[in-house]
Amino acid sequence: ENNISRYHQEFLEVELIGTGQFGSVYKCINRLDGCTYAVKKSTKPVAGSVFEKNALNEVYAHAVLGKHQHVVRYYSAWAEDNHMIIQNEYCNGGSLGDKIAQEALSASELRRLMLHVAEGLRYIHSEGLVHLDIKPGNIFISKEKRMQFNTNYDSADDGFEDLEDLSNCEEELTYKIGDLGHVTSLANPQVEEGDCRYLPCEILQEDFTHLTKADIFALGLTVIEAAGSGPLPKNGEEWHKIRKGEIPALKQTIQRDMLELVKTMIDPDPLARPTAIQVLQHKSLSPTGSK
Ligand SMILES: Cn1cc(CCO)c2c3c(c(-c4ccccc4Cl)cc21)C(=O)NC3=O
Repeated sequence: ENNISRYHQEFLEVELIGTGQFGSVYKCINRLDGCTYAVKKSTKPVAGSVFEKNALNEVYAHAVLGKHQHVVRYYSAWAEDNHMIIQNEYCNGGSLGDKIAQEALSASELRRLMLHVAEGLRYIHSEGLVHLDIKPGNIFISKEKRMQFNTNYDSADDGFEDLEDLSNCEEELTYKIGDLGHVTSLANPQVEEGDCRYLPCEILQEDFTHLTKADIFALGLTVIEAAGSGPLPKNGEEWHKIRKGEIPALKQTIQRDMLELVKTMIDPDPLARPTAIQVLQHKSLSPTGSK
């Protein structure tokens, strides 16, 4: 059999960027196109197991969810020497989980987060799919530096200084939904519960009649955590208080209209929660309505 590893043939492994029960993720450079990718290696699931179904789910979901600026892009997947390997777009800004472990997002960053992820969910839901594991650790950040070249060229320097001086460079952050391992179809849902910290009650009670609203609920709690609620509870009194619609104390004072929106997103009744389109139309996200 072909015992040369496609992984080592096609990629230069730069560094390990994540490990978990899911496997290990490496930052890699493709030797052919010179681009950087995130490559996840996981032990090949036993044929017929739920792990294999999940692994295939992830690849099918990526294949359906082609190119969208708020969904991490998929390039290839293959099996080799008892491993499953998936090659995805590399997001160079870390995960939202990493970012909020440092500090809460500002009001304008919270709006950008809500907009980008709601846009990604609108796309996923429009394709008849649901994510079912929306949380800070599965939202990745891409930072591209946009240079504003100053027109008043200062002849004194040779033009290289302003390239080093990135102060005139505004950081454009893009939030992208990643880890499609729990994605399932609305038509024929095979629900694998996501992280219980972001799970709404109805899913726990195996009511799968409004699955898109489970993603909306998880996005609401993700924004709450990004606003500095601190780590969310996995169970117990605090967990139940949130499922009754109570918002925990936040470090970042978020605007009243954003708070209102988040309150509806974590409503105990899935029908009371907005759709992704209604989130995008909310006054707290329109450029003018942020008073
Ligand atoms: C732990 N970790 C860190 C990163 C880099 C963030 O700056 C990362 C990425 C991915 C993934 C990933 C998640 C789930 C499935 C497959 C992959 Cl490659 C995991 C990642 C992914 O698909 N794209 C990433 O950038």
